[in-house]
Amino acid sequence: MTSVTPDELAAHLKTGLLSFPVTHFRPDLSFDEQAYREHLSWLSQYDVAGLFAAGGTGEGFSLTPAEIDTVVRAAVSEVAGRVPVIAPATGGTMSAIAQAQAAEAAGADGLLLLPPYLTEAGQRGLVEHVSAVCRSTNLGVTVYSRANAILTDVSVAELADRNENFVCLKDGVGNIEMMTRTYARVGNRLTYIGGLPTAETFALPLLQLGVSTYSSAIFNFVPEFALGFYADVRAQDRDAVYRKLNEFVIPYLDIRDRTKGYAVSIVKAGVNAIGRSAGPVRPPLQDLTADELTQLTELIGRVK
Ligand SMILES: O=C([O-])C(=O)C[C@H](O)[C@@H](O)C(=O)[O-]
Repeated sequence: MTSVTPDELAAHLKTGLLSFPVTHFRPDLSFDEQAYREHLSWLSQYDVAGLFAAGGTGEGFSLTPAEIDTVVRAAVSEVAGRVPVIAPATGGTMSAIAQAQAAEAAGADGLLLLPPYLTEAGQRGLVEHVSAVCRSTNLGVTVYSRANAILTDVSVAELADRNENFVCLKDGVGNIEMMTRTYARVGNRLTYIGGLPTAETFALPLLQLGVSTYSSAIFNFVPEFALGFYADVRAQDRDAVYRKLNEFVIPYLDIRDRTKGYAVSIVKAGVNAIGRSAGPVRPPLQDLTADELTQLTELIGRVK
């Protein structure tokens, strides 16, 4: 049971960078808890404001509910209260509610509500989906607005009015008008998290739109670079941010953009490239080719 209130969680998350660890698999694709824990233990020497277990980068969408529970429990135990652990809730409303309740029982400090699978939905349906999950838990809820669950400013405002524990909006869209409308309407009632793939790319402009922190996938394998980048963004040091975009992030995007799903696969490849084996990704994702891995390793070498 968490001792962090939803408001405390929201206030804390905006104080630093957010870690989205990969989930380690063995060659037979089973969860490798020991390697996962070692990775979290290694990353724990770096200062972050929150750890989102089994999120998008953590291939939460490829885990069974039982595996998500195991991953969340491993994270809660390994982190041992040093930073808040946020657990995922995926799928339709009933599945997401079951996962919210499991997350609370596992000792997570918050919930990341990911878009439901497959079906598209109207705003009224999305508002009811999010509200039902919020009602089912005492945890502070971060809603990931992306893909088939993109919330308008009006929906975000209604959700904030109806659900005290809806405290963070994670933006996976990057639409300037939509973010402006949302911040204008809802303001500091919520913490805004940048959640586009390779969130560093958008971090500086989104800061102007009220998005005070972001989820860093590259933190998994270049943690010092990721934290330095975050500090430059917060200091609004344009020159440093653009230098680092040119040095690492943009060439990284060039590899990432070669195949659909690589936004996740390349993160695992990055962990493997630094010699901290995270194993393969699960289908339907595919691993980088040997050639792409060599290029990534060389790129990482430039900033390590
Ligand atoms: O749920 C997830 O893992 C995300 O989508 C967050 C990622 O960390 C994303 O922001 C990124 O790739 O930097």
